[in-house]
Formats: sequence, structure tokens, C-alpha cells
Amino acid sequence: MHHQPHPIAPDQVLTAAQMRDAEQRLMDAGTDVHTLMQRAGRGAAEWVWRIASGAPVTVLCGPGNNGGDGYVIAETLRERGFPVQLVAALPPATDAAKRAASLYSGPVVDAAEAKGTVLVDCLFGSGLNREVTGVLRDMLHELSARHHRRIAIDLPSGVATDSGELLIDELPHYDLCIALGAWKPAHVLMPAMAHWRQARLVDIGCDTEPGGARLIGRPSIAAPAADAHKYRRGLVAMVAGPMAGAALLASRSAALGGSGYVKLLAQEPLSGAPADLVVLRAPGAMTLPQALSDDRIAAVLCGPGLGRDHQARERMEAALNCGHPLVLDADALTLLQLADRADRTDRTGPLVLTPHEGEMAALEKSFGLSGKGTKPCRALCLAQSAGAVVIAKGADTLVASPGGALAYAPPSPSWLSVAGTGDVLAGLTASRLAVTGDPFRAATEAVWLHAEAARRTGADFTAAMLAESVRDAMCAAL
Ligand SMILES: NC(=O)C1=CN([C@@H]2O[C@H](COP(=O)(O)OP(=O)(O)OC[C@H]3O[C@@H](n4cnc5c(N)ncnc54)[C@H](OP(=O)(O)O)[C@@H]3O)[C@@H](O)[C@H]2O)[C@H](O)CC1
Ligand SMILES: [K+]
Repeated sequence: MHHQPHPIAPDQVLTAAQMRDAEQRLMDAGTDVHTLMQRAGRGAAEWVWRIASGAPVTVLCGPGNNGGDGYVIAETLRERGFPVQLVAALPPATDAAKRAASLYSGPVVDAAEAKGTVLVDCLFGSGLNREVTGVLRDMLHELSARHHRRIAIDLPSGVATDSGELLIDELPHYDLCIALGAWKPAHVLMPAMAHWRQARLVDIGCDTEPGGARLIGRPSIAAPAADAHKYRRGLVAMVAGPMAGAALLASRSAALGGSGYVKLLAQEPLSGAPADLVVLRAPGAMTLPQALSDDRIAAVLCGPGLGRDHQARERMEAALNCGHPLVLDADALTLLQLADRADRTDRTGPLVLTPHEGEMAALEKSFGLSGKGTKPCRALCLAQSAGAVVIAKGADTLVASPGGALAYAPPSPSWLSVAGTGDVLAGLTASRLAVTGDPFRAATEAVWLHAEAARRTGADFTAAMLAESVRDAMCAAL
């Protein structure tokens, strides 16, 4: 199907190749690289101007178009009367960079002499294709150390655009990273994204195809319909194992995440369940498969507190075979690797998997995948093989669908790195799945609500406190 190109949206994430395509489109339509470089450089200079507020600026330029942007930034600041000097690590090598260099009329100094308050790093951008070593690496380190503040243009020089991997020893830390034209995967992937405090996007007027990878934004959650009742709002069945705490946490966030009814299917007698949670022993009066055959169930969650013994495996298989939309988390992901291939692939209903890095690697192995490539590519691959939406968790959580949709979580509070927060995310995912019936939408909504709940809980917290904040996060999305 042929799509009309459209302007790159502020929540789109483009790979280096997609960005080159976008530039090429503009050039085919008659805009030259010089014009694009002027837009990029002048846009970035606005931010540098604000940060430096009159203090001396050093611009470090490499040989490519990232360096070219640097000449434009330096000239823009010079025209405004800013004290600026430029270090040419290598001479400009592209036509656009040569032209930008010829238009710069300020001082060019040796790296050894350069000192100032703000360093603007234009050594390499999306064209970095190997490790930064030797003189260039030393130059970046020394100049970084000699300036109080550092600004990276497009990306810090030493970051691989599509993977977020570091291609330099000891990449400096930056105050600001200014993305040009579009966000790239490295802007939302670790370890790169731990290397700046803030990131900003400068539009340079490129078009791209609609669709493609996105940042996860605030969802728009509708209030229940006027004629809603508890079943119509979504019944979540939580298949619990011997560790009740995790199941209770997940149930609590499922209850606060918009579903109308959460039923905890307990394996063992449960003490300390809150009064507003329905607990059913299964097996008890009913076996677990019988309890799961209730066709009012809108989503099943299995994994938090499940354990990994033979009973856990039977419970996971009951969940896998019940046919309802399903979220598998934690221990259930480990058990999924052992499940019969037929059990795993016979499912037709929506399935969401929530692996962290270790679980992801193990799942890849059991699905016969290489585990090589960038995190987004690996998640897409696993999603396709498993026929599941994958929430690839971490400090750089992303969501991939079997059909190729990809959504990145914007940076979330590092306070989330505490035990039990995964159970809260799993509960939220099941809740949104019960309400929406759409696994990709449910996963992205849950990821956003989870991070928002963390922001609203403030600094150091426990998972139980996070679960309570799901209520505030829901209010923020109504
Ligand atoms: N996004 C846009 O639409 C625009 C972006 N612009 C800016 O352009 C850069 C990308 O520019 P590009 O010229 O493709 O690449 P770089 O400037 O990042 O660097 C390429 C040159 O660097 C050499 N290289 C690469 N890695 C190393 C290394 N580790 N050590 C030494 N040299 C390296 C490479 O040389 P080769 O030997 O591989 O040929 C290139 O010479 C983008 O990031 C934006 O900042 C434009 O302003 C236009 C609009
Ligand atoms: K750079």
C-alpha cells in the first residue's frame, strides 16, 4: 500500500537509515543538504545559546555532517556576539560540511589550547560506524574534562544510533543531547540514554512514512460506559501460586487499572487478602481449568508468585490453554520455555509476555532465536516467533507486536528499580487487556501508567506504594 509522506511527528523514532531516507525525500523534492544543515545547526544553536547564556563556547567538529552542524552552530553564536571557538578534529570531508566551514569566520584553535565553559560535541553523529579510539577519543575526553557543561549534537560522539551501544571507552556525561530531525533509537535505549540529563528535539522539516516506531505517550483512558457493570468493565483472573505477596500486588494494580473485577485464583489458603478482592481456591470446589472456563473472564494473568515446580507448570499450562487473552510474567516466562511447542503455538487469543533481559535471553533460546541485534530488533523477532506482544522491560522498556509495531517508553524514574514493581506492571497490563481487548494498546498503556505511578509516588518507595499510586496515574490519563 502506498502512503502519503507526512512530517516527522515529535513522537516518532527513526533509525539511521530511515532518517537518511527522510533527508533524501526532502532533497528529491528540491531542498539541498546545505539548507537542512542550516536548519539543524541554527535550531541547535538556540539551545546552546540558552545553556551558555554568554559564557565561552567551544565547538568540536568532526569530518562529516555532524561536524558541519558544528560550523553552523559556531557561526550562529558568533553572529550573536557570543565568545566562541572551534576545534576541527579532522578537516571537513562532505560538501555540506566544507561549505558550512567556509561560512564560519570565527577562531579555530588547537584542541590543546581550547578551554571554555560549554563544550558542543559535533565530532560524530549518526554516521559513526566504528569505535572512537586514539587521538580522537583522547581529544573528546580532554575537552570534556576542561569544560563545565557539555552538549551533544544529535548524539554523543561514541553512541551507535540504532542500538544505543557505546563505541568509545568512558563516554562523557552530557547536560543536554539535542536530537536533530527525529528521535533515534539511541535516544531511548540504554546504555546511551544514561549519558545525558536532558534531551531535546529540533525539527528540521523532514517527511517520513506514517507508522513506524513511536514513543509511548499519555494514553487517553475513557471512563466506563454509562451502562457498565463489573463484568462488562473487564474481569481479570489472577492465577496465583505459593507466593501470595506478588499475586496480591498484581491484583491490586489490576483492580486500580480500570478493570471492574479481579478474581484471585489461589493455590493455597490466603491470609491478609484485602476485603475488596475476591479470592477463590482453585483447586478447591473447582479445578483451575474449570475456574478458568468462565467465559466472562476478559484477561488472565499468570506468573507473579507462581513458582517453578510441577504445580506451577500445571497452572501455567491451564492458563495457556484456557483461550482467554493472557499475560505471562515472571516465573510463567521461565516455564513457557519448557512448555510443549504445540501448547505455545496453538493459541489464537491475545498474548502478552513481559520479559526482563534475562528472561528475554532464555525465551529467545527456547524459540531458537539468535538473540543478536539491537533490543528493538530482538523484541520484534521474539514477538513474531511467539505470536505475542512483548514488553521488553528494563531501564529502556519497549513494546513490540507480532505485526511489527514498536513503541519505546520515555525515560522513567530510576526508583522503579525495586522488587515487586514487575508484579505491578503485570497487573496493570492484565487490567488494560481486560478493558481494551487489544494487547499492544494494553501493553503501552500499562507501561505509561506504571512510569506515571512511579513519578507520582516520588522518591524511594515500595511496590505496594507504587500499586496504590496507579489510582493517581489513572486520573492523569482520564
Ligand atoms: N538528520 C538530518 O536530517 C540531518 C543531519 N545532519 C547531521 O549529519 C549527521 C550525520 O552525518 P554523516 O556525515 O552521515 O556522519 P557523521 O558526521 O556522524 O560522521 C561520518 C564521518 O565520520 C567518519 N567516522 C565514522 N566513525 C568514525 C570513527 N569511529 N572514527 C573516525 N572516523 C569515523 C566517517 O568516515 P569513514 O572513514 O567511515 O568514511 C565519516 O567521514 C547527523 O548526525 C546530523 O548531525 C545534517 O546536518 C543534515 C540534516
Ligand atoms: K555528536
